[in-house]
Amino acid sequence: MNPIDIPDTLRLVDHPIARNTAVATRNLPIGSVVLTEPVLTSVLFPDKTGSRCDYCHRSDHTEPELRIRKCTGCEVQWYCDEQCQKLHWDSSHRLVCKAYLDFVMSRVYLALSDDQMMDCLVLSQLVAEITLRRPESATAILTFESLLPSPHELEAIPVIPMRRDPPPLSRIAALYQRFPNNNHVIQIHLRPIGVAILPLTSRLLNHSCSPNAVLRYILSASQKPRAEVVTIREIAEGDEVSIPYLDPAISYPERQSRLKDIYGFECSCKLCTIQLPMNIRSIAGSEVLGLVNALEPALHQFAFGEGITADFQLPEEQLCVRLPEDFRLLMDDPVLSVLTTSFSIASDEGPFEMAMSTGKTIFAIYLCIYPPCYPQIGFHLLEMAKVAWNEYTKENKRGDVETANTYLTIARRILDVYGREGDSGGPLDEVNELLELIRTSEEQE
Ligand SMILES: C[S@@+](CC[C@H](N)C(=O)[O-])C[C@H]1O[C@@H](n2cnc3c(N)ncnc32)[C@H](O)[C@@H]1O
Repeated sequence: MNPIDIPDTLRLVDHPIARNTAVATRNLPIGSVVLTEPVLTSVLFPDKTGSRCDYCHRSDHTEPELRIRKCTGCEVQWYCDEQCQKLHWDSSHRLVCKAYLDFVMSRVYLALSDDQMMDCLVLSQLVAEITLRRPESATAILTFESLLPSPHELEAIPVIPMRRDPPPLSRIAALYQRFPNNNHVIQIHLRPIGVAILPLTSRLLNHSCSPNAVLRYILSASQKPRAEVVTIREIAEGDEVSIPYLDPAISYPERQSRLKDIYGFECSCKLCTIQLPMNIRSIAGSEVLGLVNALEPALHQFAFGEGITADFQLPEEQLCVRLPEDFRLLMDDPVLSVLTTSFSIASDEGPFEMAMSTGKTIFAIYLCIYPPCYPQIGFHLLEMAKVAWNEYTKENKRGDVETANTYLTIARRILDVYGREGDSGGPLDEVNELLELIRTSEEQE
């Protein structure tokens, strides 16, 4: 019996290294949802405790009407209402509630690394789900068990003592062996909030640093978080659908080393093929701003031609494909992190001109690395628009509101493809609200 419930947009074909790969069964327009899947199991990172619901993961920051309350049994888990508490209780929590608090205070748990602690809570919840054998999870559990194991043997970690006999230790170890190369970090509005097990997504989708699809998470009342795979380019029938397992903006050597170490393969995607012969050399963080200053005007000319206007045409593919040799150093590791730190400081403290020119250079580098509708580009343009709008509210200069409008219009084109994600108040909503604010302020003038 084939336990995998493959959506009709995809079919599995053999792959010489990756076992299988999923290809499109028909032409998929940009912005299509090719797969949707509720998490089998998900656990919030510790810093989200008490501000997000442990079942649906909605937040009291974005939805202030939520009253997140502690489970009076374990005093560790938090819920936004009785319905979420009941659903979590029925799906897994009733097996671990009693022992939860003692376990997370125990020496054996506290001796684990932060990553192992997370793994231990995710594994405990998964084992509880499996022990309860609820019919709605049966296919997802079978699919999870069919996933490729990590290329490295993992040391065993403990699980929370259960009220009913859990599976034998050898089975628990085999489940855990699938964690590193299959589990996903849940990102809401680009911020990591927890770890999810998505068996179908993991079974179907391989990695590419030049992906044609990305994951987004939708959080809704009384439901497990749901992942959706959205296309960010048009995909032709028969083409592989791939997602990024890690950020394509990480430098080539670092990406390769993480992919090898965690997933056990060498990536030969389009971006890696372009970057391989570039021989990106490591430059010191202190050299970055000097280098950027020297290259900035030519880089802006290369990426934006005559300039950035609201009808700016996004390139058809990432500009790396035709990157002049001079700019290769800008693909190096410390460059983006130095620039994003400098952008964020200048955005908060000024000077405004520095924030905008650094932001523009980050935009140019993103266009070199990311596929044109990659959400990260849209999120960045929204941040630039907010800086320009803040400057306008202080200085009342016409140019600033036009700049804000330009970046928002391009951001909207990109984020419309990615769509709404998370709970409420995400970047696409922010873009639309700010555009509306600009429109009304212009009408009033
Ligand atoms: C989440 S699974 C992907 C689904 C997998 N192809 C399967 O048949 O179950 C991750 C594993 O797939 C393989 N894989 C994913 N992307 C790959 C790629 N671009 N090249 C080679 N192997 C890849 C690696 O073995 C990796 O550990």
